[in-house]
Amino acid sequence: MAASEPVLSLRSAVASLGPRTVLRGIDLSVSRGEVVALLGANGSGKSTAVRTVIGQVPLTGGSLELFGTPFARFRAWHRIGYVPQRSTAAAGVPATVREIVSSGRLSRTKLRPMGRGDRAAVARALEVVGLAHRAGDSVNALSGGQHQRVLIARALAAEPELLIMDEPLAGVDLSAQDILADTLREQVARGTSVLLVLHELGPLAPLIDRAVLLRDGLVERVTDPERFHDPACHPHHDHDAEAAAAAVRTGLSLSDTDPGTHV
Ligand SMILES: Nc1ncnc2c1ncn2[C@@H]1O[C@H](COP(=O)(O)OP(=O)(O)OP(=O)(O)O)[C@@H](O)[C@H]1O
Repeated sequence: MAASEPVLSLRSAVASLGPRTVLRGIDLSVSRGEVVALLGANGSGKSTAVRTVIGQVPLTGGSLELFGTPFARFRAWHRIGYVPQRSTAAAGVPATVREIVSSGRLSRTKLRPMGRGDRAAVARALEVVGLAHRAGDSVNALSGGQHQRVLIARALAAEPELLIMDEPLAGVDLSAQDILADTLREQVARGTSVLLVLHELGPLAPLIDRAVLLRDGLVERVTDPERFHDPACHPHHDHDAEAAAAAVRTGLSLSDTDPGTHV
């Protein structure tokens, strides 16, 4: 693919969950090295949008290309790391932190045993999320926020070129948020592209190149940066508007500043 080609391109994407049409024709793209935040109220379709990208929710209309390849022909899943919305998927599973993080290498090792490079990538990922000292512990012994950090480490262990994270900061305390912001900054400096579903921009604000706002399954054009103060964008917490304002101050470009290219 050409350097300028998006790593992710959803065009006129339509998707349903049960009887409900959740995405009603959205365009969303991420260029190489770009960090894009997907914002919007509860139920606006953010998680569904990222789940279409990783194939968990099928498109019923429109198209999806990953690294310039139509979704139906895309096989290079090792190029994509995904952190699901905070889940307890591994809870109850008798696995250690290291085992869960190592599973992030599966897309690279296939069925081969892990080599030195794989083990180093796992160790690095554990280190950056600050859980190296818990590597041998059962994931069931972790708090919710620590669990979230394990899922982030699992995605990082694959050394992906596109990192997709659905509310990665949910339940993660402020000092760990700062660690994750540093981690992400490092990944971006290495050329990793990032798509983040966020409610709070928080310490990630300076990293974000562009924000896309969803409302009722459609991308909303934002003509006024003050729009990010609208509680409808950030329904969870009072300080969301403040965080969004910080993002605008730190150079966040809105989705309609570059029409036709990115959004
Ligand atoms: N399994 C399902 N069956 C039917 N409808 C669903 C299902 N899961 C989600 N929905 C609906 O789809 C819509 C979009 O949900 P989605 O999780 O994508 O929103 P979101 O923007 O990520 O919300 P949140 O901020 O609360 O995480 C919501 O109205 C939700 O109720």
